[in-house]
Amino acid sequence: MQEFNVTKIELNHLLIGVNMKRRDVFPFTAIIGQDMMKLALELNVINPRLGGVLIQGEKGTAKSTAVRALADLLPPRKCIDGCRYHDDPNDKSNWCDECSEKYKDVEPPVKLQSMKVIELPVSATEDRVVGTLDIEAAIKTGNKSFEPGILADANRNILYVDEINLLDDHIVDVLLDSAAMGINTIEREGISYSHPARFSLVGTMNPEEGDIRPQLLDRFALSVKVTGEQDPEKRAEIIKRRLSYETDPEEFVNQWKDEQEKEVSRIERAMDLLPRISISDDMLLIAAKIAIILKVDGHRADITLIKTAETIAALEGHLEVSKEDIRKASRLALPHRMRRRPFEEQELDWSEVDKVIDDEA
Ligand SMILES: Nc1ncnc2c1ncn2[C@@H]1O[C@H](COP(=O)(O)OP(=O)(O)OP(=O)(O)O)[C@@H](O)[C@H]1O
Repeated sequence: MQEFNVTKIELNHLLIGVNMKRRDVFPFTAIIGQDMMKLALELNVINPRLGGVLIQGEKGTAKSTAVRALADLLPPRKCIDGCRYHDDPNDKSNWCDECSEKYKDVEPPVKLQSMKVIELPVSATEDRVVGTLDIEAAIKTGNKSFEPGILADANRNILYVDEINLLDDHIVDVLLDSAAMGINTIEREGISYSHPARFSLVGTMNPEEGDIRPQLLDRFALSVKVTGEQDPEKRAEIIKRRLSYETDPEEFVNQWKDEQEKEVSRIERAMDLLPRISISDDMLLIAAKIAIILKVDGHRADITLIKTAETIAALEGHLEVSKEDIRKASRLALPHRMRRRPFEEQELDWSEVDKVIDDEA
């Protein structure tokens, strides 16, 4: 990136400016506390294959503020120029049909584009989500004419659903299918069209407003519960920062520029480090034992626990996963994976988990 001779934040703003006009958003680093929520969001940026995060909590606890603020920390990445799904030039096996055809014998043109937070409104129609096929054009010309939807925008980005527990069942099904396959397939009157749709799903919800479907809950790699700050000093600081932001957003964002830049660098360093993180067999055994004592369903929990611990190690800047990484990862990857009886609000007994972590050699 050095050759551009601009800071990462400036570059991000430059790139965002090209793609869409954005108002100044409340800076991620100005959010007080809520460390687990912020960590879970950053882990999904560092490791887009982690599998998303569900943030649950009472009203007004900075859930949506944090997700929207994440947009300013998202690093630029290489995309095929002109591709509607921002295909990765280095990941040929996941290219869309158009790029696979167009660039089968020539190198694709490459551009840098910032990752984005794509919002899926809870009221979105299925057509808006999956896109639309022009059946008439297909019949007349034999060519498939496809108008991309939200899932096209979401490819290689973060897909954010506020009030995800209120999403219509058929939209939930569409999301589950795409999340499982990494592909969005549209079928209308015997004509079908597919495009890549790999995204990190971020959902926020207030459990007082209704439950989330268990199949959807299970799709999230991580889950976090947030509650309002109880320390009066911190609460007062939240008011102060919000008022200061509302008085002059541009000035407030400017004041937090250095902090934001540091965070972007931390994320980028972690992304560089992630492929080099190693994990010992002892740590794998700890993960397996935790899964057994917690009686989780299947093996997804242990695998996610390890992926999360690896990503935490990268963020912490060490090359080998430690017990502390596993401990922190367990708080994010396990709470929503306990086997529950209906109507049972079960709290995890962390002492059991910690015993497994600490007893291991
Ligand atoms: N920890 C915090 N640090 C900074 N600002 C905060 C914090 N908690 C809440 N706020 C402020 O409180 C307001 C409400 O936050 P936000 O809109 O993100 O709530 P929410 O959790 O998404 O809930 P809702 O679903 O009601 O919108 C925002 O103005 C936000 O800036």
